[in-house]
Formats: sequence, C-alpha cells, structure tokens
Amino acid sequence: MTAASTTVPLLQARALSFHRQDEPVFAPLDFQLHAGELALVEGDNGSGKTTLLRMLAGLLHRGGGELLWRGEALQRDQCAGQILFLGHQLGLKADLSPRENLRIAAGLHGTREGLGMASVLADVGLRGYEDEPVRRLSAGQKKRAALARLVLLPATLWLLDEPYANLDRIGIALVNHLLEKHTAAGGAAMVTSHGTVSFHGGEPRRIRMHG
Ligand SMILES: Nc1ncnc2c1ncn2[C@@H]1O[C@H](COP(=O)(O)OP(=O)(O)OP(=O)(O)O)[C@@H](O)[C@H]1O
Repeated sequence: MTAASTTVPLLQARALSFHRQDEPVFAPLDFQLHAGELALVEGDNGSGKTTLLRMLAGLLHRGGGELLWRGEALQRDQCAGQILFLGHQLGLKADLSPRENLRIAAGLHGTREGLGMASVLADVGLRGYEDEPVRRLSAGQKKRAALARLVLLPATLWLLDEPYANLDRIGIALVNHLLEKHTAAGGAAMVTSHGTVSFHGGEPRRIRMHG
C-alpha cells in the first residue's frame, strides 16, 4: 500500500460531468489526486480537457457529480487561493509589467514563505524584463511571467492547460523542474499536454477523457 492510498485525497471527483445545451461534454469522471502527485489529463482534441480544468478552477459550473477537497465537499471560498489555473489566456494585465502583475497577485493571495519577486522572475528567465509592459514581451516570455505567478503564490493545486505551449527547450525544462519541485514539496498538479511530459517525480496518474 502506498502512502497516497492511505491518506485523504487532496481532490476527488465522483461521477463528475459537464453539459452544454443538455449534452454531456465528456463521460462521467472518477479520479483522485493526492498531495505530491501529478495527473496527466489525456484525450483527443475536443474531448473536454480544458473544460475539466476550467470547471475544477471554478470558472465553469459543473453539471453533475461530486467534487471533494481534502475529503469535504469543495467550497470555492474555502479553497480560494489554493487552486491556481493557468490556461491559454494567461491572466496577465498587458499594460503592467511582470513585477506589477506579481504584486497584484501577491496582494490577493499572499506569497510562499521566503520567496521574493525579483528572485522568482530571475528563476523563470525574466531577468532584465521585470519592468517591461507584458504586451511588449514575446509569447514565451509572457508564459514565463505566468509561471512566475505559479511559483510565487502559495497554491496547493496547479491546473495547467498546455503549460509547454510557446516555450523553448529551456522553458519546457523549466516547467518540468517546477512541477517536480512543487510535487516534492507536497503540492499537486493536473496537466494537459499534447507533447510528451518529462516528469521525474514518480509515475504520474492518468485521467483519460472520453468526449
Ligand atoms: N465556449 C464554448 N462554447 C461552446 N462549446 C465549447 C466551448 N468551448 C469548448 N467547447 C466544446 O466543448 C468540447 C470540449 O472542448 P475542450 O476545449 O474542453 O476540449 P480539449 O480536450 O481541451 O481540446 P483540445 O485538445 O483541442 O485543446 C468541444 O467539443 C468544444 O467544441
């Protein structure tokens, strides 16, 4: 028996579903995710991966089924700041700099202990771009600014939709490193990707979507 199987899951879904115009977007889902785990959300184009992550982030109302957070019915206000979504839209204010964007996010949710904005921005490869308006950054640099927010905020569960998109080889390695560090520190992540995820922090859980 693994340690994960003896502890209460961080997140558990039972017969979770989502409907558009009364049509189910994906077959009912059952899964659980423990602290320290990575889950790969797999499925063809249109199978509902983004929909699932947006629903878990509270951006879409779920259709049916149950969602438990640490064993209790998930209440949005109770886990505010604990679940962080990074999707195709990065949630950055284009007229503000990466540093200003981080400052706003940190004001809302706080920061991880011992982390400063300057070091986080340097770690994601944005040294020299800290004070540049986001709209002047490249697509990959914008993604890095959004990754800096993940690193800085004290969220437990990361929901990452195609986190490797727009990143170069070093950026891809950075995402893998961040995932390994986050899960090693007791965080968890759900990731969609059409590319290969290279994760050395243990065998990822797999959530298969059937649209
Ligand atoms: N805003 C929307 N309005 C109506 N239908 C939508 C909307 N967004 C997605 N859909 C539909 O919901 C289904 C699931 O879409 P979703 O984006 O979740 O799939 P996905 O698995 O993430 O796809 P991909 O691999 O292409 O990113 C698709 O059939 C899609 O057409």
